[in-house]
This record gives sequence, structure tokens and C-alpha cells, in this order.
Amino acid sequence: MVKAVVLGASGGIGQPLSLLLKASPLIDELSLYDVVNTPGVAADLSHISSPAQITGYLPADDGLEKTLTGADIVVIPAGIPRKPGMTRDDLFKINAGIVRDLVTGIAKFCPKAFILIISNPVNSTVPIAAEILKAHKVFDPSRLFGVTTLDVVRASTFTAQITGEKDSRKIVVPVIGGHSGETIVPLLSLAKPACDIPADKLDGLVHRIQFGGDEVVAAKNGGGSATLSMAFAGFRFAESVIKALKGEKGIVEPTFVYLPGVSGGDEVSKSLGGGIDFFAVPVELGPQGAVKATNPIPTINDNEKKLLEIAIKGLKGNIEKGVEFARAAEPAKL
Ligand SMILES: NC(=O)C1=CN([C@@H]2O[C@H](COP(=O)(O)OP(=O)(O)OC[C@H]3O[C@@H](n4cnc5c(N)ncnc54)[C@H](O)[C@@H]3O)[C@@H](O)[C@H]2O)C=CC1
Ligand SMILES: O=C([O-])CC(=O)C(=O)O
Repeated sequence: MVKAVVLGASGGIGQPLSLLLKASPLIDELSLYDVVNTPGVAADLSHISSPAQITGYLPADDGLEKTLTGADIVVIPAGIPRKPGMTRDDLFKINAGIVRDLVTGIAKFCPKAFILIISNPVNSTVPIAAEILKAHKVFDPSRLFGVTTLDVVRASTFTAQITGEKDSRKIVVPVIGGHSGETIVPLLSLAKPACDIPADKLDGLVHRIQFGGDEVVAAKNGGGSATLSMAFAGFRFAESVIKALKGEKGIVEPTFVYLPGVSGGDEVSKSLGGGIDFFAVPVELGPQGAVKATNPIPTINDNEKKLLEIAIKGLKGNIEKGVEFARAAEPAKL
């Protein structure tokens, strides 16, 4: 039996993500939560002929507790998206509190669930979640993930457009670091199969992967940020976590994790020169969540080393901001 939960299920990401989860035969129960519209979204999805039994709750009448109780995996796309001219960090003011409160609910009602954080800024919301879970003495680093899959999906898509590969799924590019602009570090030198990117196209490709989110924000022109591609990516990562939970072996996905708590994380930390606790690297998944962080850093090329240096600087501040916010949270919220 697998119970999946979406917090923020009525939103631009939440609805298509819930659709994909409802359609998945891997899920037996799907529970949706949002501050608006969840009964309607749940009623609509309930007509789909698939195994998952579906419920939808609002905050009233202990809705969060009812949603989360018994959950095995909780995906969080709750929070406001960017408009043109905003950075992901500009979302911190509102989304930090939303993530703090929702993770407090997880700590109370389903402390063993896998937690997949989509809400931006991921570089800060994941450290917030970790601190809240620590304060409740239920933090298991192998079960907390920042979802960076959209960067990996973009890397495949945009690289394929240059190499001419028609099926972009066949190109796998590890993407490490964080999830915003220059903290995103695509490792094109480690693409599988090896890709020959013309020298005059390399910088442009790296930039497009790092700032792909901006393309969508600009095109939506005030109507939000990536939702459909994010639902695709979020579902892909959730599906990988569930498949690993069910015993499938050899599943590796880049994801933003707490390095000191994951096997292999210390080696990554050392390669980063220390002082960075959260970082996205390819992580092997198993029934207990993150089994092993792999460390591609010793094999990257000089150009990628430069990108990494810049990423580390930005990431440190984002992580500290999240940790400080969570530590200052009123005890009542904990
Ligand atoms: N990790 C990633 O790669 C990506 C992350 N995002 C982020 O995902 C988040 C959501 O984006 P969209 O779905 O486009 O936004 P949206 O505004 O369409 O949906 C957000 C939903 O969250 C709900 N919500 C707000 N406060 C809540 C609370 N306390 N409890 C439960 N639900 C709550 C809203 O009612 C709304 O339905 C944003 O922060 C965005 O920046 C977006 C794309 C990619
Ligand atoms: O750009 C944004 O704000 C949303 C996001 O994280 C992405 O599309 O990668």
C-alpha cells in the first residue's frame, strides 16, 4: 500500500501533478491538500479509472492531519510562483512560512514519510524543512529531497536540440548544485552518451539550463512560472522514489539533499571544500530513501570547476538564510 500526498494540490503544478499521480498504478491512495479548491480537484480526479482512492481536504476540520496521516510520500508544490523581474529568492518571504508550517504538520502526522520539496526557493526551503524536522527530533536525511529534476529534464531537452538527438530521454546529463540560476551546474562533460557540443554553443547551452525557468516566466508574462514541465519532472522524481521504496534497484536521480546525513555525502562535502551542507548530486534511491550520494566532482572539467565555484558562493547564503529563518521560528510553530 502506498499513500501519496500533494500539499498545494490546487495550484498550477499541484493539479497536473495530482493527475499524473492519480493515473499511476503505483499508488493506492492519493490525498490532496490546499487552502482552496481541493474538494473540487479531488472530485474531478476521482472519476479517473485507476487504482488510487482519492481524498481532498481544506485546512478546516483538521484537514492537514487527515491528509497527512498514513502518508508514505508527501510532495510539496505549495507557495507563490515568480513573476517577471523576480528571483526565486524574492519568494522566500511568503514561501518560507508556508513550508515551515506544512513540514511542521509532516513532523507531527507522518514523520516517516518521504518529503519532496518543490516550493521555491528550494535552496532555502529544504534547509528550513530540515531544521523543522530536527526541532521535532524526527529528521531522517535519507527521506528529505529538494526536487531538482526539472533542471535535469531541461538539460536533456536542450542538449538534444543541439546534438540533433530526436528522443531527448536518451541523453542524460547530471546536474548538481542548487536550484536557481548560477547555483545550477550542468555537467555536460559527463553526459551519457557522451555529447559533442560545439565550442561556440557550450556557454549558451549552460546558460539556458541555468536560466530555463526565466524563459517560462517571461513567456507567461505575469501568469506564473513552469507548471506543466514541473509536474512532469515532479512526477518523474516521485515515481522513482516510490519504485525504490517498492524494491526496484539501481535508481539514481540528482536531488538536493543534506550531505552530512547521506552515505557518500561527506566525500561530496570535501570536494566542495567544506561549509556546504545541502547540495544536489546524483543519489541512489532505495526502500529507505537516499542510499548513497555519488560524487562526480573529482571528474569534472576546468570549465565546470569554475561554474561550481560560483554556485557554491550563491548556495551558501541561500542555505544560511533558510536555517536562520527556521531557527528563529516561534516555538508555537514547532
Ligand atoms: N523546484 C522546481 O523546480 C520548481 C518550483 N516551482 C515552485 O513551485 C511553487 C508553486 O508553483 P505554482 O504551482 O505555479 O503556484 P500556484 O500559485 O499556481 O499554486 C500554489 C498553490 O499553493 C497553494 N497554497 C498556498 N499556501 C498554502 C498552504 N499554506 N497550504 C497549502 N497550499 C497552499 C495555493 O492555494 C495554490 O493552489 C512556487 O513556489 C514555484 O516557484 C515552480 C517550478 C519549478
Ligand atoms: O523559474 C521559476 O521560478 C520556477 C522554477 O523553479 C523553474 O522553472 O525552474
